[in-house]
Amino acid sequence: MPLKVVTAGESHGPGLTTIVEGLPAGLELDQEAIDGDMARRQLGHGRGGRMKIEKDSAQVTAGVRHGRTMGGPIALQVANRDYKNWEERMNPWPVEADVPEVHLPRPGHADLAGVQKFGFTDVRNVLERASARETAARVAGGALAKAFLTALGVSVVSHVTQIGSVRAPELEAEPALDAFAGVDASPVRCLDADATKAMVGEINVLRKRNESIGGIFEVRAYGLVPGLGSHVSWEQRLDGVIAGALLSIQAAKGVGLGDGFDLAGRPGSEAHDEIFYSEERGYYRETNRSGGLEGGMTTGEPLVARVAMKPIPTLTKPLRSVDIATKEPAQALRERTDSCVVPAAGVVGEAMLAIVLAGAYRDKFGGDHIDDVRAAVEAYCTRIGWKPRS
Ligand SMILES: Cc1cc2nc3c(=O)[nH]c(=O)nc-3n(C[C@H](O)[C@H](O)[C@H](O)COP(=O)(O)O)c2cc1C
Ligand SMILES: C=C(O[C@@H]1CC(C(=O)O)=C[C@@H](OP(=O)(O)O)[C@H]1O)C(=O)O
Repeated sequence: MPLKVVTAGESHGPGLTTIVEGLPAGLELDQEAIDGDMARRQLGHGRGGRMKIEKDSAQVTAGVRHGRTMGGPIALQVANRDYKNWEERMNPWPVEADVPEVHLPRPGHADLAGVQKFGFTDVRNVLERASARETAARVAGGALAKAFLTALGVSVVSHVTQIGSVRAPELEAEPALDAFAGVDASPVRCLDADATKAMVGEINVLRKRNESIGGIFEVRAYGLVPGLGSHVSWEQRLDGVIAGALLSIQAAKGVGLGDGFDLAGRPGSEAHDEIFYSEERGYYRETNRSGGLEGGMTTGEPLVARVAMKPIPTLTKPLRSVDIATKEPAQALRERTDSCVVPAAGVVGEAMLAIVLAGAYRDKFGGDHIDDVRAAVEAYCTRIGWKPRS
């Protein structure tokens, strides 16, 4: 059974809930590791006032006993500290106060299509759920997927490669996992010190101009076995599943796997990864242009995905819009907002990739207890002569 992660909750409602279904029993979980990811998602230069209010923690309320999973659905709860400021506007039950409706849809947000689709007169009924506050719940679920992957020797990391017009230098041919150790110490989660400075400067300059800023993050997974996913049918192709999961992140607009869009302009001899074999290493590649995916399956090389994020839609100098009550021209809703969220989105990208990869391991190896899964992975590695890599 694949891993299922469902989230519920509105941005300014009482809180968020995540249900994770499909993890094996016996998996050790760690509150610090879960909350470590929750805190990492709140990082990054360019975030707005909301991050000063929230201090996210995901509390387990079902499916775990004495630090280990029991094989049933796991429930996690994340409180919205800001709810105390929104109790009248966001109360699940009717209130006496007259709560004004929002009528000014923001270009680039879910506002207009959402009210049209559901027949609402109040944009708030859309924006509350469309808000990327929901990514806190994804990261909570992703932390459990990461715990499962860690038990199988798989690590998922991310870093920022571009903010606005500033690009970090290309990474060396294939960086080792420990190259990412210090990335969270950078205010923009970038590996390069000079690029970091320039990125922070870019955010400051654009923010002063009432602009918002996009960029690119890269997410990587190390220690995968070859053969996750499948070439046999379209919905099992892991490249498609990964791209879909990453594109589902709010404001994500493009995904490149491996060398991605650059491959389109190269001759074939410079686009693929030649195959080698030695007794010591088994099959291996000297390049990783494919980003660890061929034919919809993992190759066992590091999995590399890049995600392009558009600039945030809410602008401090709003774009033109229409009042949906009067149909008169108006300025879009102007409210508290982030100006750049690429560093935070990288952590969400880790969660989404971890959820997909954990599901792929569940699909391929089954098992009721984590020891069953480990044994199945080991048996498979023995059959194909694969030596685990990090
Ligand atoms: C971590 C994170 C924080 C975000 N913060 C804001 C914000 O403060 N204001 C805003 O207008 N959009 C913000 N966004 C982007 C919107 O949620 C997103 O553009 C919107 O849901 C529309 O989705 P789409 O851009 O994928 O079409 C944020 C996105 C992420 C990933
Ligand atoms: C709350 C989070 O992100 C929010 C995502 C978001 C949006 O429109 O997507 C709008 C902002 O919310 P607010 O209107 O309360 O300032 C962000 O802060 C978060 O990441 O935890």
